[in-house]
Amino acid sequence: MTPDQVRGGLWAVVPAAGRGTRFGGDLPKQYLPVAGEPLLVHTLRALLAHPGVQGVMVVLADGDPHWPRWSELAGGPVLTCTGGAARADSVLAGLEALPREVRADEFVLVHDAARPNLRREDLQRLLERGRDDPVGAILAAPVRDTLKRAGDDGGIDGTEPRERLWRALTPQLFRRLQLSRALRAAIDAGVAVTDEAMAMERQGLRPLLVEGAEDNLKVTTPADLALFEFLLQRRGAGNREKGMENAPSRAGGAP
Ligand SMILES: Nc1ccn([C@@H]2O[C@H](COP(=O)(O)OP(=O)(O)OP(=O)(O)O)[C@@H](O)[C@H]2O)c(=O)n1
Ligand SMILES: C[C@](O)(CO)[C@H](O)COP(=O)(O)O
Repeated sequence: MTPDQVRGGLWAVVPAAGRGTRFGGDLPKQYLPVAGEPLLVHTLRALLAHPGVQGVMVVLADGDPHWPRWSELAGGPVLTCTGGAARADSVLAGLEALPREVRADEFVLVHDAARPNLRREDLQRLLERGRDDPVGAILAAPVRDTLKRAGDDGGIDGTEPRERLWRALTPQLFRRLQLSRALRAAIDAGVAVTDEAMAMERQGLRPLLVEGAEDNLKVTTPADLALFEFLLQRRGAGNREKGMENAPSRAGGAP
């Protein structure tokens, strides 16, 4: 078994049912083209390029007309289901739609469709360390900037202590049934959880933080999309320098 192979493939749930309102425009941001292919395809390839990922459940918006055109490009086994009004609803729908053979106690990855620049070594590190944790784990990056709290007038109300503050990224890795129950509990309590770890924390659990690359960015605004385009071009140039001109221009490769 090569170092990169993790025993037993895991399934990933990819929430891709958002509208991209902060990005603007008519096309949901997960379908915006970068190097000729939608953001979502780059994200799926980054996941499926790792031998430890067995398949992906893509959670689509109800009536999504865009997916059928791209479904063959993902690079591995992909199923789809319909999401809900909030990200947590979509993730829960994806967990519940996974194939029956995915056992209740099996680990499942959850990764934003809007995070196309996942590095293979980060996913490997999450799988290795997260699967040894009794609760699960998330990729995250330590806060390195000074954090200010803004007043209504745009002035600074104060500085937040940044010691031990981390930015949650994705993928996040949890056991299928435990995460489903935690998400259901948060939804039923009317609590808007913004990531899977928050739902688990509400259950009194402490998921492990696994440091990931700062460039595992979430495409939220046009500036983020421009940054991903730059990163992709830089990776392509790097591959050409290494004489890997024919290497698949897959996201998720080494930088
Ligand atoms: N009801 C929702 C809302 C979001 N998402 C997904 O969750 C990920 C992270 O959400 P975000 O970046 O906020 O995407 P949007 O909700 O589309 O963005 P916005 O908040 O600007 O509308 C995205 O891949 C998005 O498609 C989802 O599957 N279902
Ligand atoms: C899950 C997440 O990417 C972790 O940082 C983030 O919470 C998603 O937030 P969004 O507002 O749904 O993009």
